[in-house]
Amino acid sequence: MSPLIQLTGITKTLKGQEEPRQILAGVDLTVHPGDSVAILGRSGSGKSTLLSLLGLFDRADGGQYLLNGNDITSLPERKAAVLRSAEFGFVFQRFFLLKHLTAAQNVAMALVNGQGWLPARKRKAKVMAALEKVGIAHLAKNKPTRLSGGEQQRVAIARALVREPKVLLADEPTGALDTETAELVIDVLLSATYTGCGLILVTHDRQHADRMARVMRLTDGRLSRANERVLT
Ligand SMILES: Nc1ncnc2c1ncn2[C@@H]1O[C@H](COP(=O)(O)OP(=O)(O)OP(=O)(O)O)[C@@H](O)[C@H]1O
Repeated sequence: MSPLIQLTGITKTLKGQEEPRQILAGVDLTVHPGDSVAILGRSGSGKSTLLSLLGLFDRADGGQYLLNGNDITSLPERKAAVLRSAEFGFVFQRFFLLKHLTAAQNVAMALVNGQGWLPARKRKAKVMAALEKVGIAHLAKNKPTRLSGGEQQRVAIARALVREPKVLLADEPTGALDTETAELVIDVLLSATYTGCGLILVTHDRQHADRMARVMRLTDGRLSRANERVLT
């Protein structure tokens, strides 16, 4: 069976106002269905750049990107957009919920955008199943202002999961949460892997990273296995 994701020798140079800078200098990464991978790295090391290449928001300059064995390295934007909404779920540090909509309506938005209009009953069932998955079905009718930070992030995760993505990309999803709530959010993200979703988590938190099946570190534009944590 082909891996879900296979990156080989991915390079990326960003041209800012200063000299062009090579951010990724030959990244290799393989992710299988149900896999969970943490990506650590100092600030500015290129973690978000890598995540945006994985999510097809941007393209590599070199190397190869296979998704389910298909070469998508240089996919044109229109096809990339289709793939992005069909195969990927995204979770960010900020929740990006629409304030005037309820939790359920926020989750339903992902279905409307991605798949056109599903029949109302089917849509509702999918939304409620996603909210149940993240443990907040009882808050379906609440608007974000009546939800805690952790609950809002769980709505955002339900929104990412409702289209049943094959890959979940999470960029510092616990960055705005207290320790206990953050643990809960990590639980919810990991539970998506039990049904075969691949999870890639960018984090600064070593404890959260250690809960993933694999911990990688991005250094000098390359990914390598992170050293074992030194317990003090
Ligand atoms: N559009 C851009 N043009 C030029 N340089 C950029 C651009 N976007 C990001 N950079 C630079 O590329 C480097 C990598 O940025 P990136 O956001 O991927 O790092 P990061 O590891 O996610 O950092 P952090 O942990 O602080 O979020 C940084 O030095 C950043 O300033």
